[in-house]
Amino acid sequence: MSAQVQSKRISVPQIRARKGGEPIVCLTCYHAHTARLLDEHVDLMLVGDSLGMVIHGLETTLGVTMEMMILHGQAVMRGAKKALVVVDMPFGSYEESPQLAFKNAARILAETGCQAVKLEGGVAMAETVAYLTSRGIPVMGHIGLTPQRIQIFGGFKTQGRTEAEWPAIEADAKAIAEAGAFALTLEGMAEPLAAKITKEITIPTIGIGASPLCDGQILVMEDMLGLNPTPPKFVRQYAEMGADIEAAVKAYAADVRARTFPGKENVYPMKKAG
Ligand SMILES: Nc1nc(=O)c2c([nH]1)NC[C@@H]1CN(c3ccc(C(=O)N[C@@H](CCC(=O)O)C(=O)O)cc3)CN21
Ligand SMILES: CC(C)C(=O)C(=O)O
Ligand SMILES: [Mg+2]
Repeated sequence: MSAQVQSKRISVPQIRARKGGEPIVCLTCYHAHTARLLDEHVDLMLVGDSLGMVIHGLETTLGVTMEMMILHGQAVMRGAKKALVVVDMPFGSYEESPQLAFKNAARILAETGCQAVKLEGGVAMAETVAYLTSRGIPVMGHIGLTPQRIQIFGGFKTQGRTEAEWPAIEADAKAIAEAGAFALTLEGMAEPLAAKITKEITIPTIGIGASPLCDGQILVMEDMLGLNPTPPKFVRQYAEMGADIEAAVKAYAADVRARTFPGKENVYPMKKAG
């Protein structure tokens, strides 16, 4: 039985094998109910550390903890039966040493049941990616605009828009691919650089603000649903859920004030006596 359940879920090697093929569809996901809605339509769900900003109201991702990632990872795993689930390693949980990274990544896999972790960084993180993958933990890389380094960049700044920046970013991509990552997120980078990296490495690239020339795409779900009042330029909004929620709440408030809610259909009648 459990073998059957497992075989229904998209695997790490299946994603890896999609290099140059049908585009890999990814979205972030932080909750069980949205995981159920996304499951039939996406290949990969990322429990991103962006959840700190998107649902906990933090200004950056730096305050996100292991406990937050595990709690949301568990929620998503309860709703996702088919998609591959990747959980972001939070700031401070992996940079210090490959050993610390292994301890925390193993905890994420063991406590959530997700299939892989994602961590930010290039050449400097290659040794850690090799350490994890050679010990049974699949890793997705993430280079370009890496939000956990916002204090180094001085803001969420697009990368690789001058050719002088290219060699370092290409070296990052190659180092992470050669270290054994199964896919690589390219965030916030100029199109020709994303295209060049996608051609140069043998693992799929997943773009966010990195052009249609990547092997797959990812967006923050709340952004594409219209729940972010100030979305980055790379977002396309597929719904206006912010406006929908406000309209619904406004209608509810009016009904409560007019005593037209609850209605007859929402009220428990007395049981018949006898
Ligand atoms: N809701 C949300 N969506 C995201 O995509 C996201 C997060 N949060 N949090 C973590 C990171 C931060 N990200 C961001 C946030 C803002 C910009 C942004 O405003 N970019 C400017 C261009 C900046 C520049 O290059 O100077 C833009 O206008 O798009 C980009 C990426 C991407 N990630
Ligand atoms: C934007 C994606 C790639 C991410 O890392 C996140 O949501 O945390
Ligand atoms: Mg992230």
